Amino acid sequence: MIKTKTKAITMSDSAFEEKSANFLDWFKAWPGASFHEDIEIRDLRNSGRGRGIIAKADIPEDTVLFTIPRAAIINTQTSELAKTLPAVFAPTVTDDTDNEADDDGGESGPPDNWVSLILVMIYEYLQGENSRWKRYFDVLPTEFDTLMWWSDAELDWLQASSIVHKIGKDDAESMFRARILPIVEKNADVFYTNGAQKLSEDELISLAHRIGSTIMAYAFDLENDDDGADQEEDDEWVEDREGKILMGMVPMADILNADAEFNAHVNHEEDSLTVTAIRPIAVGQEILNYYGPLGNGELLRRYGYTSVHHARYDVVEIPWNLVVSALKQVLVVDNTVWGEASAQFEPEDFEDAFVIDRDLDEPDSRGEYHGPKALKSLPEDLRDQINTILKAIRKLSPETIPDKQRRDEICLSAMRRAFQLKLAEYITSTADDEKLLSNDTVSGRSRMALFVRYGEKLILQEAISLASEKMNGSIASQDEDNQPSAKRLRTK
Ligand SMILES: C[S@@+](CC[C@H](N)C(=O)[O-])C[C@H]1O[C@@H](n2cnc3c(N)ncnc32)[C@H](O)[C@@H]1O
Repeated sequence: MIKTKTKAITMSDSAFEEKSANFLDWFKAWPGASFHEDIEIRDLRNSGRGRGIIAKADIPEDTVLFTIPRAAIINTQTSELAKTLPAVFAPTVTDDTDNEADDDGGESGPPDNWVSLILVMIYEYLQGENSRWKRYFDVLPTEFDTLMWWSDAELDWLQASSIVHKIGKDDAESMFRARILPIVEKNADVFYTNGAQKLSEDELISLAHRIGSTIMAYAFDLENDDDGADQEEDDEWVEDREGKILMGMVPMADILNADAEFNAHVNHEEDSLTVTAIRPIAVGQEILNYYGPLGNGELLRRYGYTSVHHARYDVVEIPWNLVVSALKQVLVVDNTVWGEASAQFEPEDFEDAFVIDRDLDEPDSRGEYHGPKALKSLPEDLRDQINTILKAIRKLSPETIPDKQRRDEICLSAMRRAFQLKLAEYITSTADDEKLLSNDTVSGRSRMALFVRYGEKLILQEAISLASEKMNGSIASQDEDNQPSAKRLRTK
């Protein structure tokens, strides 16, 4: 069982309960809001889950657990900020649509969804008691376990995991400096009202990081009820006509914790979002949402936790340069031939990295998944790229790769070698990690990192075994090819 408790519990139980109670009262007061009497917000800090929502009685399937009126959501449509500074938020056709932070720190154009929501959240936060969402801000976190907040020593526990290179803290900071700070500075009279103390640049950057992390772990993409085919031009819940989706903070829906086996679903309707039970929920069970088929590395990066159920979606990334090293080890070829073959391609002809995952089905409509956690195939795109270079080598040196059979063998052997090289980059073995996980000596962030790297090693081992099986199969079928056929035997 994976222990996920990490943060020291700094707020007293009574203060924590009081904030939850105030938040619930505030939520219920929104016109159109509902909260089922058989559920409650519970303090789950002892199991490292912050707040969560628990069933107080058995709940039948399809029960509406709570309703969030769209007016209670925080985004550019509901906050006064966009109305006060319309020029800042004016959309253009070149607006980004991916809901990911700009990582180039570019200054031009209107803010994308991500930047807009950070601005709105900074504005509402600085309004303090004057914000309609003050009771909501009171239950938002101020500390995070997402990778952005880990020290180098803590990140070292992830060993060779590629997730370490996807944290993007510096990119986020460049984006804050380019796109957030200038707007807040230029409109200080709007952001700092009612005697609010002006923040220094450093304070504003750290607030932007905090809010950015909150958005990453809490915000929702707000779909429209409509299927998008004939949306009205003036439909204010869809920001443009090309299916772009607005991001927003959805009070109460984001009190739900989540897992890869879950029991509730958030439905996006015209005037509200409703959360319903997608299967019967027994008294005492936690109501759980779903964040998608994410591996534990990505779950840790974005949400700051790991889960046994998410391990089936674990992934490993194999850099192409590692595959090239592996190819050079398995292919006995002169350096000149290698150099001439490589020179036929531009760097952009090749992918930089390849993902190994189990490609398993997502959970069904009841939030349950099925089938074993097993790797069924090796990455096709990796095989194609290796074959591209092998074909170039064959043209220059046919004796090295006499036929397709030999090329397949070399390809499999290079893949297997690359997986072995990747596995060797982790400084502990799978067995070491298994031992560490089976006792309680490692806890908190280190334990979550240990679980991520262990999951990646398991995939690599599965990939190595699969490549070996295929190599044996390929050798066996080659042997068959070399055997005289049954017909020939008979006629001899
Ligand atoms: C949308 S919030 C859910 C509410 C949150 N527990 C709170 O107290 O505000 C998402 C955050 O909750 C925590 N969380 C969600 N699901 C979890 C789980 N299955 N195990 C541990 N923590 C979880 C993570 O810290 C995540 O970043």
